[in-house]
Amino acid sequence: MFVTYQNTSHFFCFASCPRDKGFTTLNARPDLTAEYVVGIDFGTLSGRAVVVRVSDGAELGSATLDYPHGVMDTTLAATGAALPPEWALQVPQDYVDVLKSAVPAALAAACIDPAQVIGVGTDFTACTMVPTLADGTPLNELPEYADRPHAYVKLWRHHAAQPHADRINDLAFERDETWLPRYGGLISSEWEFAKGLQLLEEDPELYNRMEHWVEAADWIVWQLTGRYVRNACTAGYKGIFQNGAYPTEDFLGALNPAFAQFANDKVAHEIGQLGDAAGTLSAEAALWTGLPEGIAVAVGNVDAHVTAPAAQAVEPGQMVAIMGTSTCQVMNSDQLAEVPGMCGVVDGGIVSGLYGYEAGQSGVGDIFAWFINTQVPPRYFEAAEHAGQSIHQYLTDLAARAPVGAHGLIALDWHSGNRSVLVDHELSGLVLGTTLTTRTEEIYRALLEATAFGARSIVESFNASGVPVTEFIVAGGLLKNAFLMQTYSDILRLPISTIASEQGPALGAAIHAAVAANAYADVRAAGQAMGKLNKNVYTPNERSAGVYDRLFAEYELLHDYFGRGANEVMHRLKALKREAIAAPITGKETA
Ligand SMILES: Nc1ncnc2c1ncn2[C@@H]1O[C@H](COP(=O)(O)OP(=O)(O)O)[C@@H](O)[C@H]1O
Ligand SMILES: O=C(CO)[C@H](O)[C@H](O)COP(=O)(O)O
Repeated sequence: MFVTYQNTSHFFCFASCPRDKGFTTLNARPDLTAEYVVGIDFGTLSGRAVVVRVSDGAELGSATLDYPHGVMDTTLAATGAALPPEWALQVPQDYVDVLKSAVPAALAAACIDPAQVIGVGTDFTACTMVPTLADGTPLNELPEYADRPHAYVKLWRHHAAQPHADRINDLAFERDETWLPRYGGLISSEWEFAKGLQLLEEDPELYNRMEHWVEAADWIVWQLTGRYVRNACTAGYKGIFQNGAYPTEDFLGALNPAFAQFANDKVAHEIGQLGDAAGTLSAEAALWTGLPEGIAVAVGNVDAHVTAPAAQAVEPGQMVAIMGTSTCQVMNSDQLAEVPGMCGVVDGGIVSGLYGYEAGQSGVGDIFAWFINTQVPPRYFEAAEHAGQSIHQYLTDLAARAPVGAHGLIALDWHSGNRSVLVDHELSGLVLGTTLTTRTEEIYRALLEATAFGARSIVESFNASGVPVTEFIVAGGLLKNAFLMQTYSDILRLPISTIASEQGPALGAAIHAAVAANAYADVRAAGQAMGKLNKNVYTPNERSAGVYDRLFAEYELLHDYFGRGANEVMHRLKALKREAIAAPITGKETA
């Protein structure tokens, strides 16, 4: 279990601090009267805990745990059995391990007395779904189900339910379901209902044994408090809860008679509002975390939406892009509109009183990781190590040396499918223009640029739908790549502001903890006091932007050609892949 610490405080550390961990102490006495909150961000690859001062959002210490089982997208760890294409699973115990390791480590790094902590907030990737018994026990923890893939957590980027999403969308369009426009006209295979329908039809025994279909964002709060409370954010964006209702029994039964009661029996449950307390920290969770039993625990939230107040970006037109493994764009508006291909709009989905919009790109950092892990020759890793740089930064610096367009390449950022604006996870990646002299760093740059073109497609969809984007704010792990940020500014033709925190989502979770502990009246007020933003850090370079406009025009042609039905080759290739894997032809067959 690998935990990394970060002591960001300048406080004199008491004996409780692990000096043997190499923490330096500075002669600044801690504020013994200060109140603190803990924010815990459960990302795709790791969980991060941050200790935050309630009065001003100062981050005193943080710690990260990489999930021991990571993302299971090729084999099931418990058995070694191969998983079908487009699957992505996780092990829920990994999330509890974050509570047991990263939280105590963050408290130690912060050098505070845990008794000064008044609340804890969490955020999670979504839609990451946990099938549980009535008491919240995940089905994969039952010995009889440990070898069943459907017993495990389906991570947000589990895309094997696309056929189920297609059926939901076709029927909803045919029946003119009123909720469909709230999701840009298409429900994603990543969301609760497509995944639930897949579970029913591929493993009905598990489906029937399951009592609750729980967002991981709510499951972790359940572990902390002993109470199951659904959060209003995922209920709206991922659980098709609109105007106080889920899709009807009649609609669900038309998909599959056995699915008619899915919303009533497996999904519906008490819904808590963002910033409210879901409960208080249980005795067991207090032992795990080192936090005081009985402190407020905020209703769960999503890693993207929770970040808007942390960036002081909750006003209409401020689009916050949480850029990590994937990118989520979230933005408030006082207008309710249908934005084609958005992920959803929820009244109060980000902060109360405004319509919260979400869009997204399922693959961003994931695409760069795929390239690093499979396409980069060893000599680049050796050179990066020699230069004392990460491979990402080394490749970025190499790529940045060339003028815009010099690589002669264009790429489609669909290696993890397309969440917005096409909502189709049967699409796949593309790099066009390679020659025998194309270099590794040139392809890497084309992939960086492609994700920015994807973001521009989303911004232009909002602008064309009467929900204008006036400011673009970046949070998440990718903001550390300055060249990527400048590329986004040039391609979007917008200034890029950045959240002044390396742990934006965790800071957002901490803000919600402060509200849940009644330190602030609401999330807006807490965000104003505790959030942090660096305004207009990057501004468009006109010369680069002009060349990028020409590349974006090519991107749009490819986007529509491969994404809107002119050529279904990507769908055919995935179908062929599934057939080949299902009935492998080894070439040793007898005539
Ligand atoms: N300097 C970098 N440039 C580009 N991509 C990076 C860089 N550093 C990390 N990444 C990518 O960012 C992703 C991790 O993002 P992060 O926000 O830290 O995690 P999470 O998505 O779990 O919240 C990984 O996919 C990794 O490939
Ligand atoms: O869809 C989401 C939010 O609505 C997911 O949480 C997000 O796409 C995954 O998060 P990350 O890229 O930070 O791991």
